[in-house]
Amino acid sequence: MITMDDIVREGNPILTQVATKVELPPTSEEIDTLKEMLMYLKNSQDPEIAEQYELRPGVGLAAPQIGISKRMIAVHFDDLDEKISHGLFNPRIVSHSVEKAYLTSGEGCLSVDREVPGYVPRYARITVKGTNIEGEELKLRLKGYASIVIQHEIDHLNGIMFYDHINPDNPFEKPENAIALD
Ligand SMILES: OCN(O)CCCc1ccccc1
Ligand code: NI
Repeated sequence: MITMDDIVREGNPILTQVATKVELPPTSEEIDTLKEMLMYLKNSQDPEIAEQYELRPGVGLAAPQIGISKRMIAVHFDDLDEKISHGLFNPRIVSHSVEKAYLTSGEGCLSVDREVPGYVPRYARITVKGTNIEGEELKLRLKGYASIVIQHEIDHLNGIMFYDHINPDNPFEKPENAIALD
């Protein structure tokens, strides 16, 4: 199982590299890895398991964060009234709103062992295409928190960290044309 020992921390160059596309169909090893990434998220959200294995809770994980520079992400969380749980190969944003959105609480990252305060402006709504664990091509139309999380994960595949989006001069400046998400 994946634990915090497997999570690569900032300073490791893999986190600032562009990850490689996964050749389709994915190998059984790539499928197992994606399943393990999803399992990490579920384990990290289970208070007993998280405490037992000292897991930091996470709602998303990108393969570079476990030292694998491949375009694979997992997301798992409850958003409003729906459960979001996906393992995706080669996720890509195919369209997005002009309007932006940001979490008023800012963002964090399993690969960043420090608080980095500030608003992280992202697209408010995105359409994402990718291939799931079963090998099916899927298209997701996302808004709100789900849209934010997926963008955070896809950024990892392009070597971008959440704090790269924070305004260095005024981290809490209200991004223009943006929705504040509490
Ligand atoms: O890359 C995933 N990860 O570092 C875990 C935190 C994910 C995350 C946290 C806040 C807002 C969006 C996404
Ligand atoms: Ni992250």
